[in-house]
This record gives sequence, structure tokens and C-alpha cells, in this order.
Amino acid sequence: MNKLDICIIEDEEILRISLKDDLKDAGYSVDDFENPLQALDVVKKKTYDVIISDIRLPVLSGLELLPKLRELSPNSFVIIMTAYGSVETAVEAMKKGAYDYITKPFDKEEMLLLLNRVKELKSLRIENKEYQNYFEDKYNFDAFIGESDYVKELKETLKIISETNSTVLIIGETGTGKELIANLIHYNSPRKNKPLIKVSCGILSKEVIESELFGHEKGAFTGADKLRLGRFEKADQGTIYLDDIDDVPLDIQVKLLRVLQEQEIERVGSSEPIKIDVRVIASTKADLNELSKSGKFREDLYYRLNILPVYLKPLRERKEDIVPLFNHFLHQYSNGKQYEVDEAVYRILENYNWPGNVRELKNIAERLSILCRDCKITAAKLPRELSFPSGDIYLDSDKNKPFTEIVEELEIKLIKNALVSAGYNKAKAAELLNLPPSTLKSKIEKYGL
Ligand SMILES: Nc1ncnc2c1ncn2[C@@H]1O[C@H](COP(=O)(O)OP(=O)(O)OP(=O)(O)O)[C@@H](O)[C@H]1O
Repeated sequence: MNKLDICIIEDEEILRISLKDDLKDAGYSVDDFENPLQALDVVKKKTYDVIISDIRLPVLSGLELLPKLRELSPNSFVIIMTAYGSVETAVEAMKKGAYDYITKPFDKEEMLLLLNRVKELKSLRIENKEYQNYFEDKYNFDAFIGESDYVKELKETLKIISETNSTVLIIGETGTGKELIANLIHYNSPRKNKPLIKVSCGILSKEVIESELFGHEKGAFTGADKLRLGRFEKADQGTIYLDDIDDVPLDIQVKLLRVLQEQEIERVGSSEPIKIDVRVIASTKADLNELSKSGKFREDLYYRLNILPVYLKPLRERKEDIVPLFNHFLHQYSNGKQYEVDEAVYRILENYNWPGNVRELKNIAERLSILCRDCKITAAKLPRELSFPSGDIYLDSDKNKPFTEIVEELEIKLIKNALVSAGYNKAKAAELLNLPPSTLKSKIEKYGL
């Protein structure tokens, strides 16, 4: 990384040779050309980090050469050498894509300083690219796990949505994957190299949300000791993800509507509109249509947001995704270990209603990966509320029923649950219920199960 491959194009022999020697002494690898056409031939086959070219050359001037170099080697840094007094030509060269210029005569140190800057920039570019690749890998569509037809179709829709610039509204209960979807859309969109800025509208207080979103001028309010850019300005050219938009206060909703309509914001404390180019992805856990009917959400904003709605089903309504998701998370937390999972575990997971959706499933996989040191995941190791969800046992009890009957109903439910969870293996079911197998057997006979 420290070494740069450099190409010098200069027809003045003395300058060319002395520059080449200086750069070689400084540890760089250098090729030199008197004729620009010869240089072009080599650039076709070899990539240089830096091309240092004179502007006045025989056959082809530096200005004519530049577009050809940019085309053949777009990632090379081009430095133009120009005579004193022709700075305007150098500026012209920079407009055409040269990285910088140096005025002749220059001393060795000046050139080495310039090359040091190139080195820094080059390593920044590499870091940036690695960062970018990381996000592209992390957020390709395969990262969205699920085998239900619903998820397969959803992914196809998301691919189409990603290519557009339109506003997206993601609707789904907590933990269903709304934020993951926002990431997928952004990192697969033409804006992927620009920022994705996230705003959790639900946790920002009414007082701070406006300046968070739109920024503020110095002195706009007590404590505003300097100008601050808002999240919309930070997301310029990129995407903003407004999580829990249903929690945004009504007076801020008016301003959001304006941003969406006009693509411009006003910082708090200023009435000067600032043009922005931001794609908006919003998410909501509540039905915005219902909220707008009851006056809690502006109807016009709802319509403006609801251009590309994406509805994320709760996990309990796409049971085929539960096992693949569980295995995926278990693998993620496994540290290379292989787990043996009892069939009964899968059945219990599929029967549970997952109020916390995928997040809850992910947490359980993490917990099991830590607790199951023997790498065997059995039903007995699952949290009890999964096998015996509280709440549903009283649901159909009616007030006129005698207590003994309610208790019997409850027993029947618990036994049925345990049998399903244990794959109808009575010994395992007894273990789940913490009952002696003989007691379970007599109860099964009593209730004719
Ligand atoms: N289909 C999926 N495949 C892989 N991981 C998923 C999937 N759905 C959700 N997750 C993971 O589950 C966790 C919760 O998802 P996420 O934060 O996107 O949900 P959310 O709907 O935005 O939640 P909230 O409304 O509470 O903010 C995250 O770690 C996310 O990566």
C-alpha cells in the first residue's frame, strides 16, 4: 500500500530522468515515457497509481491526453506538470479530471509531498471501498431469511423498489424486520454509496425532533450555540429512514409533508429554504389509515408516504419462516459449533405466537447457543413460555363454568400442548410437564386424549 506505481510522461529528457531518479530514490516504482502515444499503449495493459504528465507534449498535448488516460485508467491519480504562467491550462486539466498540478520548476520535496497526499487518499479510497463492500455483502437480498412464498414474493418486490427513487412506507409489528428492509432497499439502490441516515422518531422528544430532522441556526433557541445540520441535510443524495413515523407529533407532520412535496427544508431559526435530494423510507407499527381517520395522523402525509407500501407479516402468519430463521440465527451465534436440534423444538417454535416476532426468535437462538454447552437443543431447554404460553388457557373459559371443569380444561390444554411439543412421545411430554410418566398416562386415559 505504501508503494506507488508511477508513470512519468515528459519529453524534456533532463527533467524526466532526474524526476525518475528522485522518485526511485524515494522508493517508488517508476516507468518513464518521452512519447505520450507510447505511454498510452502501456497504460492499456498496466495500471499506474499515479501518472505525472507534462502539459506540452509532442503529438498529443497533455489536455488531449487526459481524457484518454481517464478512460483507460479511471482510478489513477493524474498530476499535470505545467510551466510557470500557464496555470489556467492546469485548471482546465483539473476540470477534465486531473488530480492536481505542479508548476515547473519544482523541487523534489514539493513532488514528494504531493505523492504523500496521493498515498493517503488512495488508502482512504481502499477503506471506503472495503466499508462499502461490507455493507453490500451484509445487505444483499439473501440476508433476508425466509422460505415462505410470502417472503419470496416480498424479496422480488423489494428488488424492484430498490431501483426506484420513490418514498416507501414499511408497515409491520415490532421486530418483523422493518429496519432490515430499509437497509436492503438503500444498499441495493443507486444511492448505496451515499449516506443512509436513521431517525428513531419514537424515542425523540417532541422538543428535539424538529431540530434533529431539520437542523438549526446558531442562536435559534437557548443552547443553540452553533449551527447544526439536521438529519435530512446529512442524508442529502442518500436515504433517510424514519422509524416509527406514527409517533411524530402533528405539527412536525406538516413540515415533513412539505419536505416530501418540495424536497426542501428550513433549519429551525431560519426561513431560508435549502434544497435537498433525499429518498424517504418510513416505518410504522400502527395502521396510519386508521390513525388518520381518528385525526392522530395527517391524512395528506399518509397519502404522500403511502406510495410504495410494504406490509411485513407477523412471524406467526408465516410459520414456514420460523425454522429457517431459527437455524440461521443459531448458526450465526454458533462460533463454528454444530448443534443437534430435536424435532420437538421446531414444533414448539412453530406453535408459538411470537409477539416480539423475529427479534424474539433471534434472542432465543442466542440464549440457547450460550446455554446449550453440549450442543444439544431439546424442548426442555426452551423457555417455558414457549411450550406453555400464558394467557391463552383462560380465553375460552366462561363465567358460569364450575371451577373443577375449568381446571380440567386447563389440564387438557397443557397435556395437548406438551404432546404436540414432544412429537407425541409420552415420556418426553411427561418430562416437559414435570409429571411422572404414570400420572400422565392415567390423565391421557381419563380425558381420552
Ligand atoms: N427475515 C429476516 N432475516 C434475517 N434477519 C431478520 C429478518 N427479519 C428480522 N431480522 C433480524 O431481526 C432483528 C429485528 O429486526 P428489525 O430491527 O429490522 O425489526 P423492526 O421491525 O425494525 O423492529 P422495531 O419496529 O422494533 O424497530 C434484527 O436483528 C434483524 O436483522
